Amino acid sequence: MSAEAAPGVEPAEAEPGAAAGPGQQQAVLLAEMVEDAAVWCALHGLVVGDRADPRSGTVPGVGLVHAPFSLLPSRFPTSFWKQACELAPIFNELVDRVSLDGEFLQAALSRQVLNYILTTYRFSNFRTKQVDEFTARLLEIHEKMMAINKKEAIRLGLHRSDYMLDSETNSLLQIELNTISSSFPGLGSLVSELHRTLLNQYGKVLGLDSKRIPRNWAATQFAEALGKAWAEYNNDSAVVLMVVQPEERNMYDQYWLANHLKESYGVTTVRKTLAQVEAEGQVLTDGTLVIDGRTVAVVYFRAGYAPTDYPSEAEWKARLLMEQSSAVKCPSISYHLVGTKKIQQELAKPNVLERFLDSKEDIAKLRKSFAGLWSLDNEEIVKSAIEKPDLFVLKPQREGGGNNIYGHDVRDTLIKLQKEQGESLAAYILMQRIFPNASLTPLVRGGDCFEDLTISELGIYGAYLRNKDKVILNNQCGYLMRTKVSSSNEGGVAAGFAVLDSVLLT
Ligand SMILES: Nc1ncnc2c1ncn2[C@@H]1O[C@H](COP(=O)(O)OP(=O)(O)O)[C@@H](O)[C@H]1O
Ligand SMILES: N[C@H](CCC(=O)N[C@@H](CS)C(=O)NCCC(=O)O)C(=O)O
Ligand SMILES: [Mg+2]
Repeated sequence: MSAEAAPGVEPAEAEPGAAAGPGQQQAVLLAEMVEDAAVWCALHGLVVGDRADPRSGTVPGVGLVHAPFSLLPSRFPTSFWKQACELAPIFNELVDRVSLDGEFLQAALSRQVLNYILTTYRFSNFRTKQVDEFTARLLEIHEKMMAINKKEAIRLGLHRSDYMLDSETNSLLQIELNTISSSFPGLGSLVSELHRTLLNQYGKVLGLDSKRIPRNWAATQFAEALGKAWAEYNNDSAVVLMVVQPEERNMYDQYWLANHLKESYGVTTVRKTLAQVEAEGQVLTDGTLVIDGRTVAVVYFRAGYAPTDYPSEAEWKARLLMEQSSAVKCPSISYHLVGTKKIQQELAKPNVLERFLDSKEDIAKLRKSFAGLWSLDNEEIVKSAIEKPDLFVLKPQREGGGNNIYGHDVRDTLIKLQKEQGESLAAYILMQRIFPNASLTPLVRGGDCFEDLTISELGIYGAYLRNKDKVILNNQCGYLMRTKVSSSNEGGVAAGFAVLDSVLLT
């Protein structure tokens, strides 16, 4: 499929009377598909706020544009698809087990806090202080909960485990496990439907079978988990509190969950920023979280995962207030910490998974998906990363995209960190760089289609709900395929490099 004639540019006029050449036929077909797809997005809510409109992140229904998407699904081998889906319930269980080991979390992450203290007083290097301070603040809340022996009887995890197919080793390798604000369950599900619709209409001429696109129930299954957690709280007048950022152009992905909650479970969702929770929320003596006079059964975080979410002490007070309450947190502070990259790296160490899981078979399946992960204490690895920086990714303890270090910057940063006598080394992890195969993909952004070399990242959603000893839900729930131009290290849909995609099983 060539993209010579992007929509809006009519294909060159054929000679009068001459049959349209194959190139023109393809261009006409492409323009038709792009138009049908863009209309489908508008009619089905596959939309995001348009950064061109200043109100698109605050006023619902204003300044919409179709979410960026690939015109056709990306091919993915069925064997690796099955492997990724099979891992979801095992990772769900692992998160819950690790979250209960407060000492493990404190020990693994406190190196970081210790370094923050050492670095701050010894080198007053504010950047290091900031890098460490965020994780240190989360750890402080976790420590306070341990001190009062806070137990979360009802535990809800809505995770997404991201993978890439490594062409060097022909294996499916985990990029990261997101345990907070796993975005795009709403829009990701819709892209699968968009592609099925397109292939139902154009599949014959393209030779592609729509039935090869797995059904994607991420939105309905995440809503089901939220609805069941609300039911476990057992207060019919209670609401779900969705903690959101003051400006949110991905609000429709979030509203899809609120919409399913209302339509399928009759549950009301209230959207508040951390600052609003601090100003309007309160915890009663019996632990009930109340906001706007409504009891909160479940707090669902779609903010609070990055330092920029905490511009003042008010936001930290809000986080602590909610953690202290009896509301179900998704995620709890413990679940949040389990999803940090430092813990990802710790869990990859020999014999660590054995502390948390019983089944040797499950442990082997998880381990098979681990890329190389090291702390910067490993001098041998640091040395090889300095020699061959392109084979590594250097990661700070950050979520939300745009924070990783690649290529020569890996070398420069490691040398700089070494010069600082290794104090802030604990704030980073080193990871084996994964090299997926690139393919030519038609991408549609702002109504225009352009073809580019891309690589893809498959996210598998998992939902876990437990009340004391009873596991109520432990499912793989749908998926997110993100496809980005292969020249972009980071990707990220919100960041504007990746588009939403789906999977065509081969
Ligand atoms: N080991 C890796 N090899 C290749 N690309 C990677 C690797 N780790 C991360 N990336 C790229 O960087 C992006 C962000 O990294 P990630 O660990 O997911 O951080 P974040 O929590 O910010 O999303 C990923 O979506 C992927 O495109
Ligand atoms: N705007 C917030 C975004 C929340 C967010 O960034 N979540 C991280 C995991 S922490 C994530 O899932 N990143 C993949 C999406 C991408 O590629 O852009 C929201 O939608 O609630
Ligand atoms: Mg990520």
